[in-house]
Amino acid sequence: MHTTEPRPMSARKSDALSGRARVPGDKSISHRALMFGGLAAGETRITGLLEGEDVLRTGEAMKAMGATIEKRGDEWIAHGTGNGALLEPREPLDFGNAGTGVRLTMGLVGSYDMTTRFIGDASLSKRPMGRVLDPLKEMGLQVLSAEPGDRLPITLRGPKHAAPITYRVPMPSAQVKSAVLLAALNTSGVSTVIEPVATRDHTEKMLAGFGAALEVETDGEGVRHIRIEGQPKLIGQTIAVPADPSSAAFPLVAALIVPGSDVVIESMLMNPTRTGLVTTLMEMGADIEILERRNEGGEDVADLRVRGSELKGVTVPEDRAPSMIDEYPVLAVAASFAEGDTLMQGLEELRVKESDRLSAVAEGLKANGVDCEEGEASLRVTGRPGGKGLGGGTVQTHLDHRIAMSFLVMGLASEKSVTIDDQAMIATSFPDFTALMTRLGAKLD
Ligand SMILES: O=C(O)C1=C[C@@H](OP(=O)(O)O)[C@@H](O)[C@H](O)C1
Ligand SMILES: C=C(OP(=O)(O)O)C(=O)O
Repeated sequence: MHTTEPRPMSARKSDALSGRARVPGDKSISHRALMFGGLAAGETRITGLLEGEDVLRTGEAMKAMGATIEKRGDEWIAHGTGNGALLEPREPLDFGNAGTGVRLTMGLVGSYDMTTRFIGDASLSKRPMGRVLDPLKEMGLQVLSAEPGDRLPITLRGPKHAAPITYRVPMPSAQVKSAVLLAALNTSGVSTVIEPVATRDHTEKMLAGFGAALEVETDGEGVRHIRIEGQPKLIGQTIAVPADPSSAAFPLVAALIVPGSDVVIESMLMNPTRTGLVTTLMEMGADIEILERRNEGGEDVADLRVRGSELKGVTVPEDRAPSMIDEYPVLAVAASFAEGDTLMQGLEELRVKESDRLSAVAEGLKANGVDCEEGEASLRVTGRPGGKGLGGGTVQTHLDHRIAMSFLVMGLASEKSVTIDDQAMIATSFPDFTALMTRLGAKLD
């Protein structure tokens, strides 16, 4: 539980940003690296792990279930229990602010004949867990206790022998897809996840890398069928975690909206299931050069050179949402400095993140003089090139790291400063945000 006094922070209009920056490791890949390393037989060595609170809690959970995980120099070393051999945790597993951690771990333990209790902070305790419990119940899981609306705290009891399923994921969610695939690991037989709308594919790629028999087929309608054979032998791997595009989004948008900036973002993950923001910003006229595209540890990465740009408003295609789902708050900030209107649609999933991001963004924009219109699942932002008249407000972050960082970016190019009510949650995904941005020339205090 986050109980300390709130620590506000302000961002002031800054001179041109410059320099090179490497943002921390990808959060999605980091969670999975500790989870699969903690499960696989033998040793997993991880470099570039995101040492944010969300990911560290996943490590603690795996330790509570029998894995050994420790840091040696720059490397994290995991010795796993072996697939099928997780132990019943003695204490509740506390996932803090992390949706990915709790939902993937529910999948992982959902097919084990043991009792596990899950808890989290005030934000996580408001988020719906039924989306992962529904398929897991079809595999034999019992929900021993839950708060109304399938909210945390939740106690689960897995079956003696889980049954394989075929499950069509009803909303675009990599967390739901992954929970089913992870439950299938300890279930004999073949399970199939049908994914009508493609979402980030890290679970599929990494499980295959650890030795799972997993096949992905995309049919004529673009629907993905992921088949996984239960009870594979998983073997420890060496993993280099690329820089997180969802974190890179903050210095990237900052460099675009602060006139005269010239920043290089190094080794950013370019997996196409994650690059929707870069595509959208380029359509808005952003000066982004993609340099040295290369493959590192099975993922495409590149350096991005970003210069201050005059942006124009666009309509973002709805089907791009899964590839930039966590980047809408900072896109809305970019749109606030663009010529004309930017329309974002298909945003229903934003309502169930660390906060209701659609309303948190709209409120924050309005508090800082931006004209915007919030729909059920859409947002229209009318930009003010040069940030004329923008700023001067305080933003409620609602325990949401992305709201906090997005509005600090806004303050760097607004006429008046922008204040956020609390900076504490930034540490969940980007612990060195303030230091890195300050090095580039951002005025944060
Ligand atoms: O699988 C993952 O690592 C994630 C999936 C997304 O959530 P949903 O599956 O709820 O869309 C994303 O918002 C989250 O930050 C990370
Ligand atoms: C939605 C996010 O994370 P999670 O669901 O893991 O809390 C995020 O990091 O923006």
